[in-house]
Amino acid sequence: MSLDKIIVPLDVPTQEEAIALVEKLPQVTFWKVGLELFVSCGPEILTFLKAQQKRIFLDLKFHDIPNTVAGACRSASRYGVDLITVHATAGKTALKAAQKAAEEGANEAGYPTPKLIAITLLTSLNSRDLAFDLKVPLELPEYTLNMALLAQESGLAGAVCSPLEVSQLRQTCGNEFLFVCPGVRPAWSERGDQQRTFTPAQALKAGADYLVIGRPITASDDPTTALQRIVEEIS
Ligand SMILES: O=c1ccn([C@@H]2O[C@H](COP(=O)(O)O)[C@@H](O)[C@H]2O)c(=O)[nH]1
Repeated sequence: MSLDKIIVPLDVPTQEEAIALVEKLPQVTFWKVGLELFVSCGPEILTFLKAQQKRIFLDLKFHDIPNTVAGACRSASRYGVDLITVHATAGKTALKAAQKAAEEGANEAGYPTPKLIAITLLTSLNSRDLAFDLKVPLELPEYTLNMALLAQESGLAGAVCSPLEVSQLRQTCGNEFLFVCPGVRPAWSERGDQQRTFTPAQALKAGADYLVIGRPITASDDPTTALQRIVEEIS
């Protein structure tokens, strides 16, 4: 049960390393394919994961004009993936077009429509980055709430947010809206480039549907034990 809440990113440079990781952690049912792996080996990795009956989070964070985002979502939906990311800042027209195209692509290929989830604000950014570098004149919680609401109003299934904000976003967006949280760090692991973090137990308590946990597991000398330790902490 707890294991079903964990999505592990395949943030490795080659297909061989990705397959080795999937084989090393057979208990993981939900894998994330991101930019590094997809740029390196393309959709073949999705075919491999489907053949292993794994669920797939395709995290390519589409961000472009509506026609281009829609085309990418249509193509991605033909692979039978379960989750797809789009940046909320692509705007309402792009998000609506993406949702429609995902439904069409999945339908053409005979798959259920994947859940489109919008990036609210990358978990590697903090309040200072938002105010001084991105020059956004809003407090961070208000900004992420606006982005989640934009996704919801555009017909998307959910959003990606930091576990620090999920409780507040959940209160406004309701229980049907899906919240996927990266920026999850067990107390014993390095934070790395993640700025807005909670432990796995805190993130679930705050209302996350899924936790994306990468390096604490995949960069560990013993990924099996690291995963087991996380599962025990949240069980
Ligand atoms: O805001 C975001 C959106 C996506 N990610 C992705 O999640 C994983 C996190 O990996 P860790 O090793 O646990 O830091 C990674 O693939 C990111 O691309 C995110 O971190 N934040």
